[in-house]
Amino acid sequence: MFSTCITVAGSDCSGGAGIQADLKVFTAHSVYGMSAITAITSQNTIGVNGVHLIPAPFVEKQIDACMLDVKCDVMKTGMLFNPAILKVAIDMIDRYKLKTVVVDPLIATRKGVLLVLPSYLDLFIKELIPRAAILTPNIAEATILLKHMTQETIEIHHVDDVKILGARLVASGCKNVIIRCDGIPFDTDFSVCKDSSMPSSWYVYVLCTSEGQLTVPQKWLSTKTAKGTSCALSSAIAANLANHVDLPNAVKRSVAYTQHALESSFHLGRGANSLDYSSSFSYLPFEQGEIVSLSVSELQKYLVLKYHMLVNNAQAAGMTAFSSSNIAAIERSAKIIQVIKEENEIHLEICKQYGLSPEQFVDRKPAFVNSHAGFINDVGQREGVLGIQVAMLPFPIIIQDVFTTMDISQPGPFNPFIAHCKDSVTNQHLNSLLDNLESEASTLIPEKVQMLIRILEQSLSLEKIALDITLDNETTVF
Ligand SMILES: Nc1ncnc2c1ncn2[C@@H]1O[C@H](COP(=O)(O)OP(=O)(O)OP(=O)(O)O)[C@@H](O)[C@H]1O
Ligand SMILES: Cc1ncc(CO)c(N)n1
Repeated sequence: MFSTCITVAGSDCSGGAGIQADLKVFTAHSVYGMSAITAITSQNTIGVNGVHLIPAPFVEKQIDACMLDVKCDVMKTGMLFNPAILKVAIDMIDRYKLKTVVVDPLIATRKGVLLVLPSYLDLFIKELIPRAAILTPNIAEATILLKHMTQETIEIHHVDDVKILGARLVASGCKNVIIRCDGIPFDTDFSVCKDSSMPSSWYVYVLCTSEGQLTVPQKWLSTKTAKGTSCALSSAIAANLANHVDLPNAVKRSVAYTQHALESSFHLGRGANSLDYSSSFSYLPFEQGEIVSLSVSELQKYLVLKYHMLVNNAQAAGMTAFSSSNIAAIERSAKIIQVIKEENEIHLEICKQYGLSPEQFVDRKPAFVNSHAGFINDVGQREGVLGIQVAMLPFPIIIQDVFTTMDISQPGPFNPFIAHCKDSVTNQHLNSLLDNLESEASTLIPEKVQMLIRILEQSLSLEKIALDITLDNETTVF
């Protein structure tokens, strides 16, 4: 059930960067974190004052120990220090057939001072880059890499120059790159800011893939200089990919996480700020403010998906009844099944109004429905009927929040659907779920509440996927 990541990086005893930061980021994303330490450093918020390298064979031994025991979804690499350790990381990717590797280059400082030997850079470019799903350089590192690969230098005057730099890296063999424009504030027209004290300037990330470039601007936080933002970004991308988020969304969420961690960073030591790595606990697993408009055929597709999701919920509730040891618990499952049955009758009625007869879809499940069934059954087995109720919450909440305020006095193709959403049975459905949760809430221990929140988050993400499938022209349900 749990996603897993391994970080191959250096240790920062003061907890601000390196292995310690990576593990905090994994945990903040509910990902089980493992590590292979490449070097022990002595550092704090002021600076680094000692490095003790781990011999390459012992780095290999750590990775072997993890991989031979626990499955690993994603590897993230940080400071690899020398060619011998870099070679181990490359060999391990091949030995364990790791498909998703996130590489934070850590080859140069922000000012462009090279931190590694030229032979390291050669091996890095020839062997690690082709194995990386995504590279997360700052602008100095991206510039050095391009220069080493193609002899080209691109001066940065505008964000379009960063896009060209990224596109050239992709054309030279990087699958995907996200460039962090450290130390370069951009103006509102995305030219480089002449005056960095301007209050409205932007900190910019540019994602470059074979399909194009995406600028992700963030508010410039001039007063916040913190250590570990590169570790935060790359580990968050690794964790999101481990959690099956697609690459563009993994990047957008990780940028939001890093920005939030920096905004709420605090002054623990005497030097740089310390990031608030726990900041993911208070951000939503999707972007806010998205507006979705459906056509009638898309609504039909959505109704079919929702029908099967309702059936899945009822089946999962039946499974919890089967594994309950007392009549009261079985009765709770039965009540949920009854609520779903009533909801389903109305749902089929709506389907009919949109020209869908049950014969067309009850025996034909879109592939997504099986993933949803796996999720809801797993929730039922682990967290019982309470877990299922939490997983069922997003849909009626969306319905109540979005549709109940809509005006249906004028004729329109969506009126039957909106009327259904405004229907008292739908509201009863939500209220009975909320009442049940409310009555059990006081008996729950904090760990259980945490688990239920995670289920709610996963269920919200699945609702979003159902909507994405609905809007995707390539997938059909019939
Ligand atoms: N929104 C932002 N506004 C202004 N500065 C930012 C913003 N986001 C990140 N930064 C700054 O960019 C710098 C990142 O620099 P750099 O690439 O050297 O990484 P780092 O934070 O030192 O990470 P690490 O210590 O993990 O290498 C940090 O000082 C950070 O405060
Ligand atoms: C061990 C380690 N890795 C990465 C960085 C970059 O922040 C650091 N300071 N220390």
